Amino acid sequence: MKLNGTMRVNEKGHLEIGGCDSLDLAREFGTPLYVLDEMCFRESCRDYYHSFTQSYGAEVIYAGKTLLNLAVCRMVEEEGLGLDVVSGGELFTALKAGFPAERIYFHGNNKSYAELAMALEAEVGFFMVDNLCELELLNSLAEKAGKKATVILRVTPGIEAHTHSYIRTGQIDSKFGLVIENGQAMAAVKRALELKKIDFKGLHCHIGSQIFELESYSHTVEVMMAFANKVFEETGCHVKVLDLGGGLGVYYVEGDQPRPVKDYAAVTMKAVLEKAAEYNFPAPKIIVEPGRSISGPAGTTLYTVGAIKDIPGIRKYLAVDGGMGDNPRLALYQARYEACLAGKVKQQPSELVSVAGKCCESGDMLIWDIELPSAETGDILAVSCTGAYNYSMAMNYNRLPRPAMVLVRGGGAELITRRESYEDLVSHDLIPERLR
Ligand SMILES: Cc1ncc(COP(=O)(O)O)c(C=O)c1O
Ligand SMILES: N[C@@H](CCCC[NH3+])C(=O)O
Repeated sequence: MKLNGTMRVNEKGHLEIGGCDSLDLAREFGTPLYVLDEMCFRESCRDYYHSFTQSYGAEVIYAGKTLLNLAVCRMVEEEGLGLDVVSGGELFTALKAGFPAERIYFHGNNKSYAELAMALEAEVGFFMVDNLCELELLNSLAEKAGKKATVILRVTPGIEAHTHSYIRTGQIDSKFGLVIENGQAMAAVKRALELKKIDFKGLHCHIGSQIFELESYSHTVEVMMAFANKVFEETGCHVKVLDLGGGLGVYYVEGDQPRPVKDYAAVTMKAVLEKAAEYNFPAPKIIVEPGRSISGPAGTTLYTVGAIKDIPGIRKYLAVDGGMGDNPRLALYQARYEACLAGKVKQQPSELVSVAGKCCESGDMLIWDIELPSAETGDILAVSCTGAYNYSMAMNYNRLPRPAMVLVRGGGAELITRRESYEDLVSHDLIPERLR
């Protein structure tokens, strides 16, 4: 297993994260347990801040959909990044954590009346408007509230990123954004410029996630800058802000080759500056929205091995105490992960096993076919790179309580999300009088 962030193997041959022995973490906090490596998370924020903000004056906003709770909001703010939220719930979390509203960017393809009103009331920095319905609704709500909404329009650049089809978002047939090619995006820009309570600032696109080819980004810049030029030609309005979304890929398994953030910044900014010079207009302020590449490698999930089932000649299953409830990514995208037995890291792998979850679902697998040392019931299994889209996509299928999350650093571990209890699970249930 690749060791991310502050991970190391200690003298006892155990996996250590943030200076904490993972077996001690499992004992103290129970399993399944999300472990968040604070330094790894912060270092990635700093890498982005240095590569984009300090080097080119670009803005970096962390995509909260990958992993968000109050403590994460605090770290993101301290590291000087903005925050991308996509729902009332994410917005509420950010505001509750004291995240400055003016550094919040409100995304989403179907924001409700209530969510838009909440964001107007909070005076979030930017509304990333996805469609014409939203634009009209936002204008009328802003009018009622006596405010003006700062808007960036999400457009569909018509780019097919090389990634899983479920996490590809830049192609024309997408639920996100206004299509450039058929004129819908230009019509929306013109409408935004007409509306009294809309302050049109720029354009946004996001071509997908888990992307390794930096050329996808320079190509995106070309399409977006050509459209910005067309906007200027047709309306006389300069696009002041260009938000290029997120998507940089991370290492999950052998073969994944993440590109350094500084190369991503260099390729992107070179393309922006070249195109601005070619079209002879001021380069817009660039925004990027990384999520997975910040939170992914900072997270590890610890599980306890329970039932072990050998079907001779077919397969050996190790069942763990979590699964698709805390990490639905294999079930959704056939995602692959590396793992180790946290107390046997120095032992040589000796058998091929598959790791199963505990939900009543054949598809509830965490890893198919992985070489591990001989496992016994009670061993702790650590699955790496689970910081992104795990906790944030967790669910209560089979009424499994969602795991706790601890933040580890310098040998200390602090609970940042407590484990759900059975009482939590029934806390929203009501029994009508006639059923009592
Ligand atoms: C609009 C938008 N911005 C940013 C992101 C973050 O992407 P990633 O986690 O791949 O960096 C996403 C998710 O794919 C997104 O939809
Ligand atoms: N949830 C997806 C990424 C979705 C990107 C959201 N726009 C994943 O785990 O890979």
